[in-house]
Amino acid sequence: MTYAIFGGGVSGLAAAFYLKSAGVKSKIILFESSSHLGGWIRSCRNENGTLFELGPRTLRVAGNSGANSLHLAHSLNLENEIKHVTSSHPSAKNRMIKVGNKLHKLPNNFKSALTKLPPFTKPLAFQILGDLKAPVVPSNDESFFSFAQRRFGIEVAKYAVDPFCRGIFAGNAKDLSVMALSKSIYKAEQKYGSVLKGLVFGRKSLFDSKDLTLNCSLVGRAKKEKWSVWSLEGGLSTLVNTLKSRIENSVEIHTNTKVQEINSENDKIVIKTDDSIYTVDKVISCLPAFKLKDIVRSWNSPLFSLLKEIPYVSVGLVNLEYSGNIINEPGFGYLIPSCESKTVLGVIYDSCIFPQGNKTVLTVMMGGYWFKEVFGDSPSADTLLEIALQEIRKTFNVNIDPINHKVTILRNCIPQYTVGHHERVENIEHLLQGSNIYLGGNSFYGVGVNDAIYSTKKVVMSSL
Ligand SMILES: C=Cc1c2[nH]c(c1C)Cc1[nH]c(c(CCC(=O)O)c1C)Cc1[nH]c(c(C)c1CCC(=O)O)Cc1[nH]c(c(C)c1C=C)C2
Repeated sequence: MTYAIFGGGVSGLAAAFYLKSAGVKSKIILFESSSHLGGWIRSCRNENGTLFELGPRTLRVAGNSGANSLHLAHSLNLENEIKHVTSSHPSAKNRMIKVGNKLHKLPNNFKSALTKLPPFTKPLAFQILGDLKAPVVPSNDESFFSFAQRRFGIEVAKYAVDPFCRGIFAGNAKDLSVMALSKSIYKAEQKYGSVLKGLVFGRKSLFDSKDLTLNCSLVGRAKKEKWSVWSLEGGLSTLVNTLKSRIENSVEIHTNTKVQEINSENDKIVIKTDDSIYTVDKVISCLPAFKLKDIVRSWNSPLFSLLKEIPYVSVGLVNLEYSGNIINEPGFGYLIPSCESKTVLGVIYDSCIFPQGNKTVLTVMMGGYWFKEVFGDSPSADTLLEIALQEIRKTFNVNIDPINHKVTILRNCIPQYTVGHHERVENIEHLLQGSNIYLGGNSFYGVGVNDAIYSTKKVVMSSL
């Protein structure tokens, strides 16, 4: 028996690790088209020794997928490398939005939800109570923006849901599916006629039950100490490097090897790469949908068409290091609603989350859904840097330049779960039934690192 894994990002590496941990004795071959393992996770130190994350930087603790990543860190003996933030820390409590060049804290507790906080013209709790009166519109799916506008009013849609979608998907709330983003919110309306009633009366039926297989000392500690997010010494690259070191002796890893196409032949799957042909029994693909589609095109054209319908957006990312502190109000960072600026999505206060001496480390995130519209196809690094610097000068009212910076364009980095995503994924699953091809990664069941790892683990288990 031979397994092939497509993609050497965190999901592909985790797939190999989970196969090995499950005691699979089969040969495992992992194909990665670039020279780099770890996908979007890339941590680097600049010449001052300051850590810049060029992709994801923190992992949340909440939910089964959060517990699963901690469980993985525990299995990899990474406990001593963990750095964490508790829920009482300013970076866990303070999330801001920028409207009219002013930063506004989003309500984060009952009291602040009852207070009128700009840019909202009424206390958020009152706007949310509108949900109790809003009529149910039976629907298969709709955009998160129109759902929020219908149930909570335009301000919640504009100043909460729109930036929320930019802060997770770098996407447009008017395109993203409420059902894919929050199935429990969607189901609450359909079942209880109101999101609030659903959250009060339907907790058990609306939310996934706790995965008890994930209990371990680290998960217990994180719960007890009320961790909010965590990372590792050396950044999240430590996670992928450790995964790599745990599998490299028992998994054949082919970097710089692009899978061109697959075909089925007598219950086997034939894989064609640039220069070789491999015959395997099972494939776990952790590739983004837009890459997988080209591989399956001649094998299964309906699958090609469905995968093609999952769009991707690119993000311009600028890491900045300033000497001293330039932040007045510590927090996680701020998001900018799309009605204020299409160009800059938001700014992460990295050094508030994990301090790095007497420095301010920030990440400015730009483009996303609007990338092409505002930057064209290939903006220069100087253009992105200048926009990021202007953003910081204006927001923090400073006139100093950073002592270090790094500009990266993450091309097609985040899949967009647009309206109809759920049905699309069901149709994809249907087409793959009995094929011995399993889908992991972040194109289908959650875009974050936690979801990508947890959903990959579940498909690995179902493939055994
Ligand atoms: C400004 C753009 C972005 C910021 N982070 C991301 C983008 C595109 C990417 C991202 N952020 C989150 C996820 C999901 C991770 C997971 O669920 O494991 C992804 C892919 C988490 C997240 N970030 C924000 C929210 C509300 C969430 C949802 C989960 C949670 O509540 O923690 C807010 C947020 N993101 C960014 C900023 C500056 C910001 C808030 C101030 C940056």
